[in-house]
Amino acid sequence: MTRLISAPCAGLKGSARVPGDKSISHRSLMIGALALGETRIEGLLEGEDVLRSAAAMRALGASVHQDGPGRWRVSGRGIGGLAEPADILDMGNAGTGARLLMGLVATHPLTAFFTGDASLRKRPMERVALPLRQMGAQIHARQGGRLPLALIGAREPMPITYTLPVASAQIKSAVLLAGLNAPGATTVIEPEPTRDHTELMLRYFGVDVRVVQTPQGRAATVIGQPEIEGRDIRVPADPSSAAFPMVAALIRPGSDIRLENVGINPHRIGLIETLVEMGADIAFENRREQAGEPIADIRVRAGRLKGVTVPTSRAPSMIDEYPILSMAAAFADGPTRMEGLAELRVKESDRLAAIVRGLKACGVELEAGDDFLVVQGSRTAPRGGAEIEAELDHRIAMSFLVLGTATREPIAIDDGSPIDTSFPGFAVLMNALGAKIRGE
Ligand SMILES: O=C(O)C1=C[C@@H](OP(=O)(O)O)[C@@H](O)[C@H](O)C1
Ligand SMILES: C=C(OP(=O)(O)O)C(=O)O
Repeated sequence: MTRLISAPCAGLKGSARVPGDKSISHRSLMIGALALGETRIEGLLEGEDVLRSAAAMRALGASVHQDGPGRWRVSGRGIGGLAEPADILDMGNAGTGARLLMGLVATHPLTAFFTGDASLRKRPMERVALPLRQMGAQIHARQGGRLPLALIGAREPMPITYTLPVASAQIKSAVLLAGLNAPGATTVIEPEPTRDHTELMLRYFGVDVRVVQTPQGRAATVIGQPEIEGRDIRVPADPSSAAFPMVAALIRPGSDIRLENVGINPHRIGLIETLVEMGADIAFENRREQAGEPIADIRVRAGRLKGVTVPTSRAPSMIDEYPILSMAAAFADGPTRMEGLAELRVKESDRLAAIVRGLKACGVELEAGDDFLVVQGSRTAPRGGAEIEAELDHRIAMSFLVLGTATREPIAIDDGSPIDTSFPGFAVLMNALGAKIRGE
């Protein structure tokens, strides 16, 4: 356990590069392990979640090497060529790692066992098991579809067409990755479009991926059993990590920062859209493209924010950003209403409950229901001065540390160690910009 304390600071200044995108990092290791020949990755997130995926791909027979900081090499086995892992795959805290990997192995003729940490073992896996069974896999999980689970991959995989019951890029990706080793067309229809990194990366590796709009929603199809070859990948900085210094700069008067090389995939920037609606001064500079993904440098300057309503339809493009948006909302003029938050309850913690408990303890007024939250902002900075339980949830931990940069009294979190799952070096980077975060 590492207790961390964030104290009020002066304005944030300077430039920073946050670590690589977590979603793209998981996918580059997994898809690299299916490609023949070498995939060289630059800018890989070396957070614990992604390191679990690296270890799992090794256990499945790929060769995975670190050449230097963020520089990795994967030599793949070809689609259909994964080997049976000799031991349990422990995916740690990583929902993305666990669910995408279940998809990957579901259409390989092997048996694999999955587990995770205390947080991941509470999270629902049936949402992925259901379509994978339709493709021929057998999956036996604990009650409620929880880890640990055993997965016996299909000997004769079947392609399917599957409509997502909830907006989830992890379910979509699990099915599409399973579809890679099924003969013919596997299609996922999503009523609300979610992040499309799997589709973009598969296409970048030369897989035939077709995306069309249908009356039921966006349909993504992969044509299975292609032969794919290794590619070079440069992973952009993670917009979900950039969100933390971004909001700190907005709420701390006098701030002016630049975040470099950030991914601005339209399916990931719902937070930025919302902050701009709230009146934030955020500008994209030097827009460019890397390995099929749009990126930019982002300049952020402090200023007054006003409360807005965030519609349910925006949730998929900012699903991990509600905790940090809630902190920004505490500094806005008037209420900010967020709708369609049911999925927050099945993340690393029940994030809706954690936001409510923590903000109340910091003196912020709010109202919450099953799937909505209204944060009452105020012109005067909230009191702060609370001890927050992070509940093995990196985004809850980082959000309250950002809040503590601008409250009247410091904010402490009981355990900052989960931050390393997605944002190693968080406190060092924030402090280099001017924050005052220290460990105890
Ligand atoms: O596909 C991905 O990389 C992710 C999808 C989202 O999860 P859901 O699919 O559960 O919404 C998100 O919360 C997670 O951090 C990363
Ligand atoms: C929900 C998250 O991750 P995962 O589902 O991969 O654990 C997250 O990073 O906020």
